[in-house]
Amino acid sequence: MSFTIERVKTWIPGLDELLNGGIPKRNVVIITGGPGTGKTILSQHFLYNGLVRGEASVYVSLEEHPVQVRRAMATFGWDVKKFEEEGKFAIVDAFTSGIGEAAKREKYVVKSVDDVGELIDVIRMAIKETNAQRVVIDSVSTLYMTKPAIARNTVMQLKRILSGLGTTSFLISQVSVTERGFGGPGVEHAADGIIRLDLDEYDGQLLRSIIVWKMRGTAHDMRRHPFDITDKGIIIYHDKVFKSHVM
Ligand SMILES: Nc1ncnc2c1ncn2[C@@H]1O[C@H](COP(=O)(O)OP(=O)(O)OP(=O)(O)O)[C@@H](O)[C@H]1O
Repeated sequence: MSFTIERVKTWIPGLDELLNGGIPKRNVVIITGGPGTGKTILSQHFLYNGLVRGEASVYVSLEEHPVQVRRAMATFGWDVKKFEEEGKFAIVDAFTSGIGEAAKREKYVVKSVDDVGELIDVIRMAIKETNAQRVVIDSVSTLYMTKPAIARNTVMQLKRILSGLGTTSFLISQVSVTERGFGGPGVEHAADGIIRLDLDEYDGQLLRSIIVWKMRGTAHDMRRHPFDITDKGIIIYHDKVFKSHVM
């Protein structure tokens, strides 16, 4: 019996080329890297590329106000308001705890992020109501920053719901500038994939690079590649190899 795997294209220039055509459907992928490496922009680009091709999506915001998220996406020409109005895109507000005027207008609000059960219930509702195929959680680190012991369990609970409902998801994991890991052993092993973004200072200039560290269910490129952030989002130079990374 031949078994072809269903892939979800990111449509991010250069990324599907590194993934043998796309991310295996239902994979939970950690997007990791230090501050300012482009994790949020890459993840929002992934969602928007789905939206314009008819795939609904959910963005779970733990670090930014939903108003800021819409505004930041619009600077790349990614106007999500139209998709929200059509019920194809939802922002889960896990930032404001439901406090403030703007927060009252949000449909999906998580009051306490310390309660993973509540978070999961709201995410489940948002996925079901939008029929989301793609989900981003920005960031999962916020959920266990002060409680590393619960990291693996938190990620496993999220994985069950995200994969169980058929979505392909990006979980953003923050690491410090010098950290070699991807967010702790619990998280790294629980995830189906790890994509690492880096910024290195070289000859007085910061350079961006990306490497696919792990992707269950597919062969993938094993080299580090340079990438840029432009006013249209991420561009990965998949035909160039980045050699200056300092480990
Ligand atoms: N329009 C733009 N054109 C080029 N580069 C940009 C643009 N907007 C933002 N950037 C770059 O992207 C960086 C922010 O990227 P992003 O928010 O995705 O990082 P992050 O990895 O999520 O960071 P953090 O973990 O600190 O939240 C900025 O520091 C800047 O260098």
